[in-house]
Amino acid sequence: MKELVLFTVKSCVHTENCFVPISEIIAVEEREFNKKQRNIGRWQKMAKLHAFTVYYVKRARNHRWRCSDVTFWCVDEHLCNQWTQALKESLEMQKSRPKQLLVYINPYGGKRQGKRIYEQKVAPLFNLASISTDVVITEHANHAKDNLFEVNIYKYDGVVCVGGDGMFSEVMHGLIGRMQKDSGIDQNNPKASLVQCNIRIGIIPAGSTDCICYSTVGISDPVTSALHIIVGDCQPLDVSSVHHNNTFLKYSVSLLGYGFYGDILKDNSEKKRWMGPMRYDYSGFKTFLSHHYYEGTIAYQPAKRTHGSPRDKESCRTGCYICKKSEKQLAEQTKEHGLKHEEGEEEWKVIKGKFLAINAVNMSCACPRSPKGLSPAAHLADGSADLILVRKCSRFDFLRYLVRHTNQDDQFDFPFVDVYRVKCFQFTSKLSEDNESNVMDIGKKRFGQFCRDHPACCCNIVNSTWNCDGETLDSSAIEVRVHCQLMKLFARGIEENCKDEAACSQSSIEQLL
Ligand SMILES: CCCCCCCCCCCCC/C=C/[C@@H](O)[C@H](COP(=O)(O)O)NC(=O)CCCCC
Ligand SMILES: Nc1ncnc2c1ncn2[C@@H]1O[C@H](COP(=O)(O)OP(=O)(O)O)[C@@H](O)[C@H]1O
Ligand SMILES: [Ca+2]
Repeated sequence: MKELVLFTVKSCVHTENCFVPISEIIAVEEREFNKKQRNIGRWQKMAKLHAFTVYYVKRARNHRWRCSDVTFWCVDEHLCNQWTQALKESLEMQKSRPKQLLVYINPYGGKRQGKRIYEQKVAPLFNLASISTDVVITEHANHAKDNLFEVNIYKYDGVVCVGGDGMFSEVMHGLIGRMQKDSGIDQNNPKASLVQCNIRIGIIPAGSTDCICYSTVGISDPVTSALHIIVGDCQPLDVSSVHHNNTFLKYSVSLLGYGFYGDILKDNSEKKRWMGPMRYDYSGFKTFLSHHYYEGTIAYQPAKRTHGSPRDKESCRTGCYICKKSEKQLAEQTKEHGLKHEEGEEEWKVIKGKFLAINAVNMSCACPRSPKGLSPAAHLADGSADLILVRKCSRFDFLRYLVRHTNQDDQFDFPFVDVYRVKCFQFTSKLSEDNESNVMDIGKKRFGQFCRDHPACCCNIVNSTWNCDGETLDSSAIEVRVHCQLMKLFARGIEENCKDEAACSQSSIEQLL
């Protein structure tokens, strides 16, 4: 226990060596204890002391947050009560903090640790912060999504999912779907302006990739995520809608990948789930060796209104000004047009080719496997996606491209890689183009798995599959549109790195004074 001199500066409590903004206090608890003092070899009971403990967020290395505490004591009961009261009132005034949460736990995600992680690491923190919870342990896929259409979601300040990107995707589909249903919006209309979902989602990472958590917080760590939920952080997020022939397929927030990442997922049947997160490495290696490429056509509209480019050296960070500008534009647009869809005048660009991978990402897709992600400069909330086209190249070149996801070299600096910042795109595979124009006969479609003209060329006549945040799509021909800031997370984006604790405290002091 630390003995501390206490005084307030604006809205912060000053301890011996750091400032704690009220917004980062987790809880304040009264304490009572008798202080004993050693006196000539004997323990002597002294006056009754009054104390209170402040639990607060402490920043550790690599964007980790931890719950730390400091206890203040004094002999004056009245003074002590005054302090506790004042701090509790200040916490009450933090209106963005959740009081009631709906929690879904996938017990089978990742290493099957979801339930344990929640009970041991998260629930005690929610209790400490006086957050009440309704907890649902899912019993089957789509349990959470279906449940969100039935429960009274409006009584909750947020929904928490304990699991991976697939589990997050389920909860997101439930919430966005519910909002559209309640507002009478038809999700099958690819041009519909969707209603924003203001009920925030919190992600407690317990999955295999946990890219959404990592890209929005900077680390996949359950305690850090729980603390971001407790302090009531809010991070808007772009969401892409995916349609085929005026039929809604799915929403995507992280990776929408055809070719390499689609094939990894296709190989990754539920039968391999026993391997846990390793199943992706195994399938990744197999898919890399198979080196299939796919022919198709991409048409896209560049994102002209967003500032920034996928080749920027700066990444999206807490308080990102590019995302803030998009937020302002979105507000102005909504004021002018209401929910009416504003048809863009930008021209469509068309690219035909043979691709090893087509990746569309709404965020960097940073994850422990690739700490800078698939598109390091992508923005969480700018209303655009980065479309990455990896054309046919040698296995060695593709390996060089993949390796650059793990080091500081630029993965877009290859003649066979192109990247565009887009607001919508369409993809049609050569196979479906041929089918539509009746060029291909039925027998070839069913049995001609590989290119008959060039058996050794790895050209794959069958389609790949789209990997949509870890789920497969039923169609290869898709129409994708980015919806700027359609939903919100309990996060704040990745904070600028604090080299050490002293520097973190110093920057807090500078901000507050
Ligand atoms: C020679 C070493 C090369 C290593 C290259 C690694 C590049 C990794 C980039 C990963 C991007 C991940 C994008 C996120 C995808 C997730 O939505 C999806 C589902 O996650 P979850 O529900 O948690 O299982 N994960 C994947 O599709 C796995 C991709 C893994 C590829 C190795
Ligand atoms: N109780 C359950 N049993 C089986 N599948 C489930 C259950 N709960 C959720 N799921 C599904 O499991 C899929 C993967 O979950 P996720 O938590 O993302 O783990 P991982 O990251 O290991 O893939 C999700 O698409 C989700 O729909
Ligand atoms: Ca974006």
